[in-house]
Amino acid sequence: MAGSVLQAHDLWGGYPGTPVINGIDLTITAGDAPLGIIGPSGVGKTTLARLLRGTERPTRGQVTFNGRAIRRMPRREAKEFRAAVRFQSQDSMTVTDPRLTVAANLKEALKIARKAGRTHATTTAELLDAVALPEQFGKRAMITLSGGERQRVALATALATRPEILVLDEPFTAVDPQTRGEMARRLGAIMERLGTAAVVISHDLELVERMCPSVHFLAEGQFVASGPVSEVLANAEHPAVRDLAEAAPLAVQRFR
Ligand SMILES: Nc1ncnc2c1ncn2[C@@H]1O[C@H](COP(=O)(O)OP(=O)(O)OP(=O)(O)O)[C@@H](O)[C@H]1O
Repeated sequence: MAGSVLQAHDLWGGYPGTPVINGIDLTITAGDAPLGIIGPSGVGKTTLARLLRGTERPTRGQVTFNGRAIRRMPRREAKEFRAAVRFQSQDSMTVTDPRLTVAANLKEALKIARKAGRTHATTTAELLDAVALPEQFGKRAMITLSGGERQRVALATALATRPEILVLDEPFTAVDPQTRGEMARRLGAIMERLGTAAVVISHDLELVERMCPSVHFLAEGQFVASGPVSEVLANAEHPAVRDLAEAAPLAVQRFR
């Protein structure tokens, strides 16, 4: 598998009368360690994910996949882009068939990946383990799952399709904090083994800190601080970083 590259070049975007992203440069290469994007609520994290996915049109600059602008791609390359870069948000329920069992869905996703030449050395049991679910959980029908369980299975299904880059936008909102921590550890391990690069977009500092050796802090439409979470919070120079550090004093103590 060639190492795909997703890049934002001087990216600007937003909504009529609401500029949100004001000049961001970013490079994510398959095999990279997970990268976190953090920042307060409403700062533009989801907008950035939509721009990277191509569902939102930039007002300036562009996003490229392997050097080609994603919004002007021929159909075949657009298909390659969608297979190589998966986007998972809190309400995306990526399953192949909601009437099937969890295991049947995962097997179907593994089959799709194999057919597309994305060979996989993973089993449904390993995929369930990556999201902290036991193997017997595979027997459950999709329609019987809770919101949090569905989020976890959707993530396992996304992993089964073997993307090179996985963009996770607040993917664990319905999962309890303890399970979230366990998932962060296990997901980190399987993504490293599969060579899947991840962008983890969240305001959950603890989750991001567990998964990502390095983060960008988004404020006023730009990355105003970058580095490990502990360093970003400890050297809070930008007022938005200071505000977040003050709003979460326990988190800051933990990271110091
Ligand atoms: N479709 C839209 N039309 C107009 N404004 C929007 C639209 N979607 C988002 N916004 C505004 O753009 C800004 C950024 O929103 P966005 O959802 O990207 O922030 P966020 O950092 O992901 O927030 P959160 O952490 O709360 O999910 C907010 O002020 C939001 O109200």
